[in-house]
Amino acid sequence: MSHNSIMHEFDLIKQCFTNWPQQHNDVAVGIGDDCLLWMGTTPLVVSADTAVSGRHFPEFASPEQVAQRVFLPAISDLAAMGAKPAFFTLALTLPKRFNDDWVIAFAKRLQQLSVQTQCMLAGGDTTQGEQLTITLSVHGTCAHPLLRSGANVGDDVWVTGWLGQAAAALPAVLSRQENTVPNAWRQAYWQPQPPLKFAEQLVGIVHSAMDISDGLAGDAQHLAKASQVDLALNLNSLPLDEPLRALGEEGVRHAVAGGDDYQLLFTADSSVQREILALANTENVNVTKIGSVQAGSGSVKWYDNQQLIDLPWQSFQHF
Ligand SMILES: Nc1ncnc2c1ncn2[C@@H]1O[C@H](COP(=O)(O)OP(=O)(O)OP(=O)(O)O)[C@@H](O)[C@H]1O
Ligand SMILES: Cc1ncc(C[n+]2csc(CCOP(=O)(O)O)c2C)c(N)n1
Ligand SMILES: [Mg+2]
Repeated sequence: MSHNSIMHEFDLIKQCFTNWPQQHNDVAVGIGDDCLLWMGTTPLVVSADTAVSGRHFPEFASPEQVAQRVFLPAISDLAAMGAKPAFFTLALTLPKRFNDDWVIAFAKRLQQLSVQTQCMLAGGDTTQGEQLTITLSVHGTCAHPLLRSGANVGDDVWVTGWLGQAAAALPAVLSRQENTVPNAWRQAYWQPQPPLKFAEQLVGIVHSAMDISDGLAGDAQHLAKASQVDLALNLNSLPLDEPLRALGEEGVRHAVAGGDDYQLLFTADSSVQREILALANTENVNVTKIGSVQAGSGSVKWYDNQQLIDLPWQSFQHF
């Protein structure tokens, strides 16, 4: 059948989404029955993540770019728990104008990501609808998942990566002037790199973790609330790359409130600092200590070095 015509739904699913190379021993039945069948014995962590065209990626994104902007943020939630990716499901709502070629290209890139992260496509759903909408449910295994609620008073607060790059790229991406911003920013937007392997090895070493998706300010608040502690964070300690630092206050705003980082925020006793630095070094992950955990009831206190300040920015919110 020509790739320009829309194949029969089941033919398309068969061609694009079956027989992928990445499998999982504990998925006894994958695509093809009414449900997938998981026969594992280790605890599973599960997260559902929806991406909507125009909201999570631009309408003009290529199928490959859409695959990246959908899969990598979703998998970031597994890193947040210190889990090892196991399998995912894919719910696709496709507008009429998306032809077979689009789906084939999307599936090809998704398959590469599935292999890279060892996360099996084990089921899904394909429908037609007005707006391109993609929902992934990602599942990972972890004997002792990292929780938001585990922070202890006295812990150091850490983040991975370089904050604010994707947010800083967004205006240029949306105005189709990507070449005006550093390559690292474009990459951060189109291909976020959640530190999966590093996160898996934090289990048993750190006390709490989450990923930063809406922006550090808001996400740190979630962790503080869940742990019933305060976080004292220093604006001047945040990991900003050189071009972002050069933007001054705007750069800091991207790093604090921009979102789309898909990096980790975690807390750990100061006695494990060397272990964390060694792990980060082995896994080639940038880590930065940005503050400390204090007794409190769930707020984030921002400091400009010693000086307590009011943060003028809010993290990303859909509503
Ligand atoms: N519609 C919903 N029904 C049930 N639970 C929900 C719903 N939306 C969100 N939640 C739950 O609320 C909590 C926070 O959700 P949220 O989507 O903000 O997670 P997140 O990891 O902070 O962000 P991200 O969407 O970027 O992964 C999660 O435990 C999630 O399961
Ligand atoms: C085209 C486009 N791309 C990106 C953004 C920024 N953005 C969208 S959702 C989100 C937070 C995480 O989402 P969720 O909480 O739904 O997982 C952020 C920072 C935008 N406004 N427009
Ligand atoms: Mg998350």
